[in-house]
Amino acid sequence: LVLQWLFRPDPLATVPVVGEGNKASRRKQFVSGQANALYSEGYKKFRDGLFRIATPRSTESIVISTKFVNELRNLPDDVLSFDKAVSETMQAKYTRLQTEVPALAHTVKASLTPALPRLNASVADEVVEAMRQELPQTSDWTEVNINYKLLRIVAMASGRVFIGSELCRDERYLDAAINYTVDLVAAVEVVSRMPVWSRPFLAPRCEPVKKVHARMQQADEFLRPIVAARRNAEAQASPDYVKPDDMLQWIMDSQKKFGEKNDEDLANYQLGVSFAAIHTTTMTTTNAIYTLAAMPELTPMLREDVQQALSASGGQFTSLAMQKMRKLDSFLREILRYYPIAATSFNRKVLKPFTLSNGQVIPAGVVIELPAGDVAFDEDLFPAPHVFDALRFYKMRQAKDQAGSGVKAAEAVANAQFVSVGASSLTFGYGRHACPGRFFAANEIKMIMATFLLDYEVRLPEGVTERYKNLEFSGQSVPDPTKTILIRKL
Ligand code: HEM
Repeated sequence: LVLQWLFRPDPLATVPVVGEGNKASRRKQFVSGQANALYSEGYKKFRDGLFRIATPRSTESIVISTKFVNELRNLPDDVLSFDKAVSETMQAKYTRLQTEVPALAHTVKASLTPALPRLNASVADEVVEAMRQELPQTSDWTEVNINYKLLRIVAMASGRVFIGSELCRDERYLDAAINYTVDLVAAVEVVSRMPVWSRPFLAPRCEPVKKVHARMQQADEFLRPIVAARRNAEAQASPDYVKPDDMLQWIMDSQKKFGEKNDEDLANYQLGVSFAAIHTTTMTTTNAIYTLAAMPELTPMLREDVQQALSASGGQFTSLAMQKMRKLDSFLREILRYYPIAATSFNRKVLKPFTLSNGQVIPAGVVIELPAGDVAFDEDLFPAPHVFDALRFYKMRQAKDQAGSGVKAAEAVANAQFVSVGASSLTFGYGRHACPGRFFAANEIKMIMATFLLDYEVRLPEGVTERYKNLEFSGQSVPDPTKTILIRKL
């Protein structure tokens, strides 16, 4: 039996590998700065098939061509698990990130997205107020660390919807919403660098992991009295009590569907939604503003687009007005394409073996990924992919308008919007777990960008001649958070 087990056929034996040496040394290459280059090498060589890559996870990852997306999409959660993949990536065993929380995605889909037309005005108010508070109000050019400022602006505007107007500017909420993710990512980095066998001993004892646990405790202590007050007010059934219209309340109200939640769960959900929403939205907006600073010629065109859309709505950020900002939408979609925040998406842990249509068996235990970053630079999909073309997707949508109906036209438009999800638009993932918060993110980013375009001018500091390069590590690519730009109020 031992011999049989040792010599059992490996279904992945024919799948090519990227990187040099055995799994441990390939993992080392991955964590020491070569991850993005390894993914790109794999995509160039095996674009239409599959390749193996050693990541910090204990098992190898299989990167699969987007040719197979339709068959992958149809596989159920007990074959391909989103939660288990996130749990491995985020070292949840040690960081205690809760991943199996269907209530979160459900609340975003069922309560937040349909409420957007109702919530737009209050989110826009918060955006304007947060920008007034955080950005310089002078017509002199002033140097700002825009990434830091945007973190606070996004946390406040998102907080208005997540936790309500009274608390979204509370420094304790802002600290948790912003820094939980920072601490979590730092802990994940440290644990990922530990040899797999040593993690059970070393990880719980290392400072970054302890810091994440302490932060979870703080969030619980902050939220407990708020939840208790809401429960009390509801129990008293006073006719004057108006139930808050925010995510915390929607989750509290969904208890019947998802089972009783204790206060600690609710605090974890708040941290979970901040983790999913705040840094992703901030990175996208920072990428946009760094690009605007380096390409000032885009400002008048985008400003006019925003002015036209808002003049039709009397200056209000209605859903329709934001849909009309088609050039801004195209610019932001190009930002997602040109600055992919991760080399891959649709990371799924394989729980049961399955066979692809080319006959390749994918065994249980591995993680599969789709090559989101390299697809975005594939010249068969995007002509002149290394050119940043702010109107690339605007032109695509116009071409569709002219072409009328038809499969090709439908495909073009399906891939041409900021919120698009498709085989060539993988920033928000794919299939049933594709980001449910992208509609909220799109509105929030448009509100911030539109207000910025109308009220401010931006440029790179003296002596800086190129857009800041993004920082790449472990398959991620983030705008450099240490850089500054110059802005002035109009
Ligand atoms: C530009 C901003 C954002 C980006 C780039 C982004 C990206 C992603 C990605 C790549 C996934 C995984 C999808 C997959 O693997 O198929 C995801 C999932 C998720 N996102 Fe976002 N996201 C953003 C904003 C938000 C916001 C604002 C919220 C909340 C309001 C949110 C809530 C979620 C949730 C709850 C999930 C898990 C979905 C599930 O469990 O099925 N995201 N996001």
